[in-house]
Amino acid sequence: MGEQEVPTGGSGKRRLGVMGGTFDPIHHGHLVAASEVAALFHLDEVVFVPTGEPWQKSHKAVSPAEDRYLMTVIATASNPQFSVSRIDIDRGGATYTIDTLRELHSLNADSDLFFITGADALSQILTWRDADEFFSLAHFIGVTRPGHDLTDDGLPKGGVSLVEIPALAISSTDCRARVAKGDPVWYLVPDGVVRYIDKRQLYRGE
Ligand SMILES: Nc1ncnc2c1ncn2[C@@H]1O[C@H](COP(=O)(O)OP(=O)(O)OP(=O)(O)O)[C@@H](O)[C@H]1O
Ligand SMILES: O=C(O)c1ccc[n+]([C@@H]2O[C@H](COP(=O)([O-])O)[C@@H](O)[C@H]2O)c1
Repeated sequence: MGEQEVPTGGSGKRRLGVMGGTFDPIHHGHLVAASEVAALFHLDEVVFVPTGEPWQKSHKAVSPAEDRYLMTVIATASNPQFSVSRIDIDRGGATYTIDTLRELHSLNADSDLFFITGADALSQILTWRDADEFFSLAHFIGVTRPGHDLTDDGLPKGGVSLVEIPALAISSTDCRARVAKGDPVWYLVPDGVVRYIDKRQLYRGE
């Protein structure tokens, strides 16, 4: 990874991070990514945006949006810089990041947007709907993720920053599989999320 220039703003606007994800369940990899980027990019807030229907995961069973939303609220509640938005859930239908960015842009005219993605998601964004419009709406920040190469190949120069963060080899897929086998997910996800998974009996039959 080459040296990246960190955009420092200068527009005088608020700096709003956007962390989109299916969050099924949210885990400490997501939270560390948001926290590191918030510190490095001097963000005022990071809004977590759980997907409504993640169309690229339509071949997989995804938990109800309300469960994913509530786990995201539980996981972020203690951090005053973190918030959760329902926009992708309430819009209905397949979730496209172009809609998320357009809506956040119009709701936050006083803010510059910074969209946070892991290396795996960043490598896929050219397959996302209307990706060529993304970079006029937000600056993209790709973060390292164990097992994935972090690259901005094919993406517009100046539109993306690449950031190294502490490596947490945690995935939602692995958390779901652990719960299904009866293995613990303590310390992979926040304590309240462990309790919520148990209370709602999520992932048991997978
Ligand atoms: N451990 C991690 N380190 C860095 N980034 C991560 C990590 N886990 C997820 N992300 C990033 O967080 C965003 C949302 O990810 P998502 O909710 O799909 O979690 P996931 O763990 O990849 O889920 P699944 O295993 O179900 O595909 C994506 O941009 C993804 O790249
Ligand atoms: O816009 C798209 O076409 C698109 C396709 C796949 C994923 N995304 C977004 O990428 C983010 C991470 O998605 P996921 O499926 O890895 O949890 C989340 O905000 C999704 O809405 C967006």
